[in-house]
Amino acid sequence: MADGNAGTWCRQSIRGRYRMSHRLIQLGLALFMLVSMAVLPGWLASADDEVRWLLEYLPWVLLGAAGLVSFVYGLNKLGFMVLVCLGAYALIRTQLQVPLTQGNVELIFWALCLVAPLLILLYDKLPERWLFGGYHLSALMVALIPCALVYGLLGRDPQGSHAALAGWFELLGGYPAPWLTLLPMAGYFCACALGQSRRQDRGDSASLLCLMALALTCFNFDVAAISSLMFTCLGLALLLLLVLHSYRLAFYDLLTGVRNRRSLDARLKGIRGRYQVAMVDVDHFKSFNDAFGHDVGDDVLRLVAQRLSRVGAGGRVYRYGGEEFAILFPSRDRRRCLAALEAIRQVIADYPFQVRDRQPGGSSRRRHRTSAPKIPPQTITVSMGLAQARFDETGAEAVIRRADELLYQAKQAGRNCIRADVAVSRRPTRRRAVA
Ligand SMILES: Nc1nc2c(ncn2[C@@H]2O[C@H](COP(=O)(O)OP(=O)(O)OP(=O)(O)O)[C@@H](O)[C@H]2O)c(=O)[nH]1
Repeated sequence: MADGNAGTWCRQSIRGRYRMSHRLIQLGLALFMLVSMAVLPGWLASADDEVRWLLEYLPWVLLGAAGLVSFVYGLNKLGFMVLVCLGAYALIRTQLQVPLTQGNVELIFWALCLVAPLLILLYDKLPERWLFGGYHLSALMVALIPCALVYGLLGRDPQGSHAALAGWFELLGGYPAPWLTLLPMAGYFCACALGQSRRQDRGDSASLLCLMALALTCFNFDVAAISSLMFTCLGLALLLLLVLHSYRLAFYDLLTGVRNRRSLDARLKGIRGRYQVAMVDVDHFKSFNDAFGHDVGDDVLRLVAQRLSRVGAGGRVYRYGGEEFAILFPSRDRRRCLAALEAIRQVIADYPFQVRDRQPGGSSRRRHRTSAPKIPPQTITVSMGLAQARFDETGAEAVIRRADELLYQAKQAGRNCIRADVAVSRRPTRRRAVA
């Protein structure tokens, strides 16, 4: 691990994990849409009228729900993208259900192919502050202005515009293979993918899925009910992303990236057997916060969480609260758990933590690299208490309480050490603390 900046490294590592899992999910959903595109039209051709009718209305329900949940969760980027998709679907259902050669229908189709993906890209790229607070109106204008321009262009002289552009359409591929749109679409995909790889995923990076649904619809516009199919798939995919996002919010600690206390409580509810729980606390964390600021304190927590998650013996780490972590070992092998804890305690203590450029008190003003005295690497240590579930105990609360008491003993003993209760025999025994 590079010693240059532990905080940055840790954040990158946690972000990397999030991004990885989110990308895999997106890839899975993209595959789902491709497979649906290949399989469902054939199935729909022989389906009942009721099924077709249902499919026609499903995008409204699914995308409507996805949009609503996005705005409620404050995922405004995603919310606006869903609005664009709903607008595109409305346009298809109300204006494009006749042969494209009629009137200005073909022009509307081309406008859809070119403008809707562009809007998705714009919402993906817009700064967050535009989409939050009092900027909603500005964000809406982003969508309304190009739509009004297209509407004005088409409304002025539809026949004339169509006649003028018809030759171009033929030249450029024409309906139903508007390869002219292939280039911008590929550009939008690249721009969105690039943006996603740079920024931290917060569950709002669904632009590629929206683009994909639009692209598959536009390029297969002659396939029956293609828009209903693709927008239904998109609605399902977005709802699934939102469910996963809620899961992460509910069961993961956003600062450190490890599971949170709710997740531990849920895990402990059904647990049986001789599992073990270790409580871990960062030593003198308050003085660290006071000396270098809260942001550096956060970096310490990330570093500790990241190191603890590498614990052996099948241990799983949870942030219990503040600077305290819990590790749950499903194993009954006391010696193995102790060895794993000891190894991780040593790793943390040996790591030279380089403080970021921060002023005491949390100010983020940059130091002048040449004049400011360099802060020497800091040593972070943790104390631990390990308790094993007993046969005479019914709930996990007692095990956690005992692990906490042992942690307190470790603090009393000078910190940077582990205290564990004695290995449990079948008969209830009196607890003794050992080093
Ligand atoms: N930076 C940061 N600080 C936190 C967070 N949660 C709790 N804290 C701080 O953690 C500190 C906990 O300090 P104490 O409980 O006094 O313990 P300590 O200083 O670690 O001392 P010992 O446990 O006795 O070694 C408090 O100052 C809290 O403000 C957090 O998420 N980020």
